[in-house]
Amino acid sequence: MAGSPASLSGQDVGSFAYLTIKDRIPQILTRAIDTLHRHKSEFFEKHGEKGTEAEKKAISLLSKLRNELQTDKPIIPFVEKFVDTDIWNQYLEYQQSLLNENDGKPRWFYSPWLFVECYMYRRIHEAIIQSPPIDDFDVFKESKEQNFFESQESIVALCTHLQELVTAIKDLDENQLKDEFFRLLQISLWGNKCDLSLSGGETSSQKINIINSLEELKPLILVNDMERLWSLLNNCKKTREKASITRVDIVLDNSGFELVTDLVLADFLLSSQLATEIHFYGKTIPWFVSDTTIHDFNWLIEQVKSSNHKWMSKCGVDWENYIKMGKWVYHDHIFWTLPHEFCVMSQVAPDLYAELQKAHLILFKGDLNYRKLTGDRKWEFTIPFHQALNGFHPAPLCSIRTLKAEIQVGLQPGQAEQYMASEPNWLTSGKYGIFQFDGPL
Ligand SMILES: O=P(O)(O)OC[C@H]1O[C@](O)(CO)[C@@H](O)[C@@H]1O
Ligand SMILES: [Mn+2]
Repeated sequence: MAGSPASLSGQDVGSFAYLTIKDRIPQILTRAIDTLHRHKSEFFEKHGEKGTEAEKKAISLLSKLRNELQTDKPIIPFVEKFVDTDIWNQYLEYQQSLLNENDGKPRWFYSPWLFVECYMYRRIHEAIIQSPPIDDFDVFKESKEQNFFESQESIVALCTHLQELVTAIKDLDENQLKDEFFRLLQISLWGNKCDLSLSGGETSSQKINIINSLEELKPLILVNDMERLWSLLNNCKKTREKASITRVDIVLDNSGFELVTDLVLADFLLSSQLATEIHFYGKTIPWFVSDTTIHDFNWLIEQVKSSNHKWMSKCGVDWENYIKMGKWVYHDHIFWTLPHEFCVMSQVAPDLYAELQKAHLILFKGDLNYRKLTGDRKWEFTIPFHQALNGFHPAPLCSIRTLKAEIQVGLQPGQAEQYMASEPNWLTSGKYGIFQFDGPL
């Protein structure tokens, strides 16, 4: 992109991108291989010899992939026909075209980090779809489910809080409603700590009741545009005609505990009438270990519904009803599992861009969405968010993300320096968070 800084990449030895490609990604691949191994007898029981053969094939394809990565081999095109194969292969050619003649082919440590990391997850998917009859196996499903089960106590606390709140919501004045909105926004923010790709697929669940920790965590919010979200939605509520709608779109990130926090927020938005319709976007293939697919979305709601805790199951029943009534709508789109930065969405996926334009507000959850919003580039810390979005303005939007990559824009002068001096890992540890808004004032 002309005028934009260079992409983060594994070329910068010692950077988080470099360490991710060198250590974290091979670790994720090894875990995927182990998972396939562990399901060997299940594949056999289901499909007989064909299942065993398929498991061997998928493992050998993943081992080959790990070897290509560890020896920094060229990035090779996709061979298996799938809905997005042509777009991916065109993108590979585009990456090739960015290189000088002597540079050869795009390679793991040499090319943009965002591109190679997305490519890795798409190659895992290719290995699986090349191995029928186990071609619908999600190698990350187990860890997503484990994250949900290990967070049970927090989930119960959150569902109970929501149900108590919903019962009393009519009696709340505007300030109380705003306080609750802020509380649930922060819960959704800290829910983003629980992704499984940062931890290399190891369990990263929510064990403590997060509601009690919010005050303590507040100083860790580096950009806090919550007031702007409130003004926008409260204004919509006050000025909306009787039959008209206020639509909030949530671009989901991780399944498990984080998804529960997002659904609780979405429920509150409807119950408080700050919104009348919520649209969710998930991934079409298993992605960055813990990202939400339609299967995870439905599975989690079903789990919540069938809980024997009264308030938890009430949440599940309500959520299923919202879906039935069309107040909650789930969308799939291949764009979310392409390597493109969001500033090219209007060209690459005009239908998706047009869909997002219908929203009054779009919430982008998580770190990867932030990287794609900002192009995963080496922006100065103080550059305005609007500028880093590079023309991506489908509707007012807000990134809700804990920092897990060496990129952050829109900080005050001196703010980054303050953290840099005392905490070398402040950008990548997931300790800090942001609510970063872009839209008309
Ligand atoms: O689930 P999230 O918040 O998008 O995080 C994804 C993680 O994966 C990474 O790409 C690292 O592999 C980081 O950007 C981030 O830590
Ligand atoms: Mn994620």
